[in-house]
Amino acid sequence: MATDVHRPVSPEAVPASETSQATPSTQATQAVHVAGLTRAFDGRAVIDRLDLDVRPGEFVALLGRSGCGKSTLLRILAGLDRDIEGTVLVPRRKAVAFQAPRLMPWKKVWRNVLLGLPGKPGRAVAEQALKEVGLDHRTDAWPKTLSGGEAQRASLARALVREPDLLLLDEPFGALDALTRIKAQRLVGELWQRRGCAVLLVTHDVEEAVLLADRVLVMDDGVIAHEQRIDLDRPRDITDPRFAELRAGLLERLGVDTAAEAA
Ligand SMILES: Nc1ncnc2c1ncn2[C@@H]1O[C@H](COP(=O)(O)OP(=O)(O)OP(=O)(O)O)[C@@H](O)[C@H]1O
Repeated sequence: MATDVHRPVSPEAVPASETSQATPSTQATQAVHVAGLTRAFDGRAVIDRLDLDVRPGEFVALLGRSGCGKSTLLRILAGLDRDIEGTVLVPRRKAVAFQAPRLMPWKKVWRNVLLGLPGKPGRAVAEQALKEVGLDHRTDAWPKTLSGGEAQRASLARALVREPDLLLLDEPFGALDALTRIKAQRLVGELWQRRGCAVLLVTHDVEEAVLLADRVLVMDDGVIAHEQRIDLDRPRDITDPRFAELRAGLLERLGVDTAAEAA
């Protein structure tokens, strides 16, 4: 797996020894390796010496109160923000899907799927990815004619066509209605199992995190403040008491009063 090292924009911000501390063995065993990552806005460290490792093929969900820095971390891993201090090692093949599908309205669905891909791949490549997300019947559609769920699936196809070793998802289901959301969650779970890539999913939905992830992380005060392994068989049963227990534990970590919720 080819690896990108995201170095600070100003190399002097971090001693060279810190940016090169990841050994070849770290690169081989982790899909993501983050050490001592700091990102400040206007002198305020939103991410503050954060450490994070994700194994190849692991599904990790990231929770945390609004504004705690989840999207900032994801953007850094995607290589969209390099104004950082610390070490970030990610696979070269990575893809990101956001809450808003971000399709170009003047390009048909299949052209959107191929957008930005090197080497001028043909329509068949897009069609294959669209088939995988159940959207091949909309290959020639214009984005404005897609439903919210369809647009999100087109966005997922655009991510898949890059054959990522790391898939970064920033609240991809946040804007969907409840039923479409359940279908989209199921689809992502299936795609992950089929593709075997590592996934980092930013979400506000604790149930979604427990449903999909191998490991759930809670971000607070600029670091990963809590980690919960989800050792439930798949497909997961939300009526399983252990599911409810894990969900309640995470809600508590997030400061939600589950007793009040039940009342
Ligand atoms: N470009 C920027 N300039 C200044 N401040 C920023 C910038 N981007 C993010 N921030 C600030 O950094 C903090 C973290 O933002 P971020 O979007 O990462 O939070 P989040 O955990 O993803 O929030 P939410 O769950 O509400 O999406 C916020 O206080 C935000 O205002």
